[in-house]
Amino acid sequence: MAKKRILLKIGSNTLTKETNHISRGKIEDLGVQIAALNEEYEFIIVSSGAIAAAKQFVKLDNQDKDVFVKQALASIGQPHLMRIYNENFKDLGLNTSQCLLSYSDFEKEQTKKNIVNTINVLVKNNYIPIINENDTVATDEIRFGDNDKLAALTAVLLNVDILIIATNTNGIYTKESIHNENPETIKLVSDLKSLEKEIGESKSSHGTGGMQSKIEAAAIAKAASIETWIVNGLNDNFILKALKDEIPFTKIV
Ligand SMILES: Nc1ncnc2c1ncn2[C@@H]1O[C@H](COP(=O)(O)OP(=O)(O)O)[C@@H](O)[C@H]1O
Ligand SMILES: N[C@@H](CCC(=O)OP(=O)(O)O)C(=O)O
Repeated sequence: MAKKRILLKIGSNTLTKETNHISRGKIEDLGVQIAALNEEYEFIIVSSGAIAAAKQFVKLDNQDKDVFVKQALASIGQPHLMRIYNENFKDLGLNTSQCLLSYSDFEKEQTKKNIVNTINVLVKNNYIPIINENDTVATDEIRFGDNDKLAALTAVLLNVDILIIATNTNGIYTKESIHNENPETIKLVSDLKSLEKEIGESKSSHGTGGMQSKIEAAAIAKAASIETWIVNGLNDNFILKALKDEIPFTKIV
């Protein structure tokens, strides 16, 4: 039977477990789950974390709020990020590869074909593509996006079965439940307009796009009949548990 495809988007917040360091434990947690699901699912990862990785090792002589400083940090941190993935995944028998993409790559037929061809060869040969924005040439995601839109565009291009966006909440909560300080997850939804009404302005410590960018990503996926799952990536085994419906998360169909 053909394997199902999962596109997993993981942000800096989850990867650092809300600290200032990339968490080897979280990367190992991802690897353990991918290895456990290897017979049934193939994985493509969209991972942020390049800037967070750089900040672990260097301090540049500039204000890091400037976009071009963030770009430089991403350039320094990306190879470290990949090294950490590599080291942890190798021990679990998983191979990794790096793909750097930007929105404009999704606008031209030839570059789209190139992406699909490359990634299909990688996946077929049991290499897990780890995608990030090419931050030297593009600034969309470091400015606004959380890599959520890049993940959705990639999910559609690669015709995945499920887009999983890992974040730091148990999916999307109702506005009222947040207000009452007793967050309640909206478990299943297909009307994105009604969902938008539940979204607040707040963002996590490393976050840029908030829940809004995840809903926009879900809209892109939905238009291609791909389900989006918004899952709490801070939990150990969050993919396995979501697949078994053992944790609360939001499924957008
Ligand atoms: N209705 C909602 N339910 C859950 N979280 C929400 C909601 N509205 C806004 N948020 C905020 O969105 C944040 C997640 O987005 P973001 O900070 O960009 O995280 P990430 O780095 O995982 O992409 C949550 O931590 C929360 O502060
Ligand atoms: N591409 C950059 C940042 C992208 C971004 O802002 O994403 P996120 O960490 O999900 O809020 C990086 O890898 O650090």
